Amino acid sequence: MKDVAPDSTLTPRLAAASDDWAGLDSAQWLGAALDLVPDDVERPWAWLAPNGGPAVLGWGETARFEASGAGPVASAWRRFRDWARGHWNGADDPTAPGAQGPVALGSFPFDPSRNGFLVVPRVTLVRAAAGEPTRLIAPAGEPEPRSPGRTRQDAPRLEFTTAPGAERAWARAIDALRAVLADPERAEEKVVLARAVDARADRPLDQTGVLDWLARRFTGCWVYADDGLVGATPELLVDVHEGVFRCRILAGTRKPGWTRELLTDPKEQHEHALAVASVTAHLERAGLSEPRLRGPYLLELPNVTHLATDITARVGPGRSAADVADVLYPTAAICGTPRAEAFARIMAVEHLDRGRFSGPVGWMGADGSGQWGLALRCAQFSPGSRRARLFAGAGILPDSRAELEWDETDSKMAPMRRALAHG
Ligand SMILES: C=C(O[C@@H]1C=C(C(=O)O)C=C[C@H]1O)C(=O)O
Repeated sequence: MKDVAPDSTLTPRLAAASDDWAGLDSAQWLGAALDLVPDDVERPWAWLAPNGGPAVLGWGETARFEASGAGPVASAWRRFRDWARGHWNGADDPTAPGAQGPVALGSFPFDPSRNGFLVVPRVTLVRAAAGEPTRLIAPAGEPEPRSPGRTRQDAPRLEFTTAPGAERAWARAIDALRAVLADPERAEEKVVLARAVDARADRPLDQTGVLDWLARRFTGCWVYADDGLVGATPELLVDVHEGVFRCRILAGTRKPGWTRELLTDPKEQHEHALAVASVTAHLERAGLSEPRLRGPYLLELPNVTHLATDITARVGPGRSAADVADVLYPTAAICGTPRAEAFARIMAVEHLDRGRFSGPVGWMGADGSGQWGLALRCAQFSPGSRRARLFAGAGILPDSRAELEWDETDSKMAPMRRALAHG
């Protein structure tokens, strides 16, 4: 039996600002909601989908469901769903399809032997879509959150460091990978290699400022914050809503200005095709039928342009977003091809603890709907938020060049470097 705090039953109500916020776009909604985060909250919970999609902001913690090993997202979700049945004061059964019940946010490590989690915040503001009301989900009697009247701090002084010898280690790892990838006796076709940059600030960074900045500039991305992992990812692993599945697969990257090559360069095309195949190969097992593919097309972000393919499909009965995420993860966009061999190769050559970087990050409803992105373009804040680790990776193929892949990872980290200055 889980030990349940007396106030852990959640009651939904309309947020006081609901009418005022209905017409706001996603970034405006988040900006307004962030104004209500109490001053002593260091680690807000957030999920913001583009184009007026679901928006969630929370703080505190009412319940936490951890899981590792096989099927971790669904394992945590089932426990959340069962918990929700007994801790929901709303009118409807929160687990019925389409119910607007409690929301849990979470993220899972790249290495499935390590624990990930879903957390039900103590206080959650949630808007299902632009134009819809904003609900406040909180223990009964929780006072309406009010703006703490935050005083903007001076910009932090930031220092960024890369581990000594990191660039040489990167080149060596890519040489080793290229030898493996070119060897016809080996199965590996693509392996994604990642690296980190560390930031140190002269005062604690404010994650709400980082979120606000990301949401305003990366309007096509999914913005998230989960226990100190904060980012804006352009890659959607799973969206399950009313029986429809959606995802966005990325692979193949250029800086703005060099993007035409993406559509013609055989290396980029092949890299992208492998990422798409790593998803389509598992659709049936994930209970998804009648897939429709759109792509590859150019997805232009302020810092980089990607080759992108969107897939929609019909979701089989009884399949939650968590079930689908577990089957589709890890895709070749962040791991490689074939999956198991690429994962083992990453463990052998990367020499980096990815933590939750490149893992699934998102939210679940107790009814099984939810959205999961890949935790890219992010920083992991240290306890106290004076330090943050930035991560980025790149797909390596036999003809990859170490210096170009290094530059690519620099470009992928550039937004987070700027975002931290607003923390
Ligand atoms: C691994 C990252 O990005 C992934 C790798 C890409 C590539 O190699 O071209 C492109 C988009 C993402 O799927 C990252 O942002 O860190």
